[in-house]
Amino acid sequence: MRKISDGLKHFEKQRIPTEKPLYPFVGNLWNIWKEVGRIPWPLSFEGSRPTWNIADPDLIRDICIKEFDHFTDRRAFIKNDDKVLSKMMTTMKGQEWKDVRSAVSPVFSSGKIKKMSLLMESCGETLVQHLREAVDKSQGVVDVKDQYGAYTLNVIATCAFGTKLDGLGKEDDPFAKHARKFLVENPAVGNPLILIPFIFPWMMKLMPKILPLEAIRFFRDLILDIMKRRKAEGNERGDALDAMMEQEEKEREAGGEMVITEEVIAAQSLTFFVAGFDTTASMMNFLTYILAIRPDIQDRLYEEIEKNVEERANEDGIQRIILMGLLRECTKDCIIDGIMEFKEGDLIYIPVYAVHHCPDYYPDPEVFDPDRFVSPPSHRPMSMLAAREAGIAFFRFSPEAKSSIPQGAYLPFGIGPRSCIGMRFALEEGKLALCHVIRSFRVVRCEETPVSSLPAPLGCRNESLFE
Ligand code: HEM
Repeated sequence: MRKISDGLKHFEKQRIPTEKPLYPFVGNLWNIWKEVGRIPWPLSFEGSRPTWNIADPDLIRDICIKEFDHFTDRRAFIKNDDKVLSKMMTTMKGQEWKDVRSAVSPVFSSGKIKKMSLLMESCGETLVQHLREAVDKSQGVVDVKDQYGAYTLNVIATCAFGTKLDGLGKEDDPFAKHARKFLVENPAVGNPLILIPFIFPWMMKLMPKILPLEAIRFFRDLILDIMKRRKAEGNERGDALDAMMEQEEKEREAGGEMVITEEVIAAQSLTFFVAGFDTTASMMNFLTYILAIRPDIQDRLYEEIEKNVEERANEDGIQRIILMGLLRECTKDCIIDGIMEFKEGDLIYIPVYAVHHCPDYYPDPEVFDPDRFVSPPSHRPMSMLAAREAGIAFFRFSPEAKSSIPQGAYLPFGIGPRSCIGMRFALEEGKLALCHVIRSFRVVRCEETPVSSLPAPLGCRNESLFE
């Protein structure tokens, strides 16, 4: 890894504008933590590690796709030898990550998602029922984020842990209680102290001590127990756990070294929990907020859903963690564009919020304009499944938008081989719930509806990369 002084000399020589380390040991970490939407200088220091802040879509594509072999990893937050925690996909590195990722990918194939969609369906119905109760109790003023949190928790319990949350919303339900400990009351979440190991890397060893180990053990034991029961009883539910157990079985039959072991399966269920709970709930929360402040768009969405729902289909039935940016770690020295010299150990930070607010790709970036992405609505009658596709359309590029928004400037789920493995799952989960909610309720702004408080990005281009 390069030293600060070598890094500074090198970047000065290349005339790359560099935010000099502001404080000894800390580098520019505090500013990065404080100013979420800010595009830092092209080069800054996380503790003593050089960090490239890349906002140019072509460079983002080079790093995440073209030169992926040189940037396969994310940086570690904790050093952990625990059999389960060390196998979580989000933090795994190198070949071990590649093996697990490719073994787990079939879990999210469209066939498997379709099966899981049926399980999500009943969670959607529970969501509507809970919303109705909450609306009745509070004369219509409801914090939907809590309701969506309960919904995504229910979906993960159902699809990743193979268990139904009957006591959803009850304080003493063991699954919900441990989930709260792990996801919400976790001292590692939203705490600036998490930055300390970046300054003193040896402290990473101490980080597991602040994790809610009791909750982690609860989930690991739960998943191991459910797997044992399913193996004994031969039960199948069509969920992600079944799909992972199917992979395990295939590997066992093929002989050779096993990638998908019981521990790896338990670790991925935990990963889906962490990666899929707040992200999906926040997406739904944000969309509901937009629909409340833009009744015209809500009307359009409602009409589109209603128009396309066929009777036949009806019979079938139908925080805290903000992903501020993408992270990569340079794993092999390389030179990009003939001039940018990345060294093993350099960190890469891609400020997604700022890129998504760049007027070059998103004119009037603060305006919510689904037509940036959406194809003109089709007038063909559709089945309920296809109606959900109408929901998908909200996340799809129209042919015109595709050509004007570069690949590296659209990053809600990241890009390249390390992008979000649960994207299709999350979209299905979100669309399904929103279809239910929009068909059952009219969402309106109330006094309690907050006004957006995220800072406008101060700049969003790396055009000043070279003076
Ligand atoms: C709206 C909801 C979601 C959003 C916005 C989201 C976004 C992201 C982003 C930005 C990344 C990093 C990608 C990169 O570094 O290029 C990521 C990674 C990941 N996500 Fe999601 N995610 C969502 C839901 C989910 C769900 C539901 C699951 C699982 C069921 C999931 C599982 C994962 C995993 C396992 C990774 C790590 C992939 C790897 O390292 O190979 N995500 N997600």
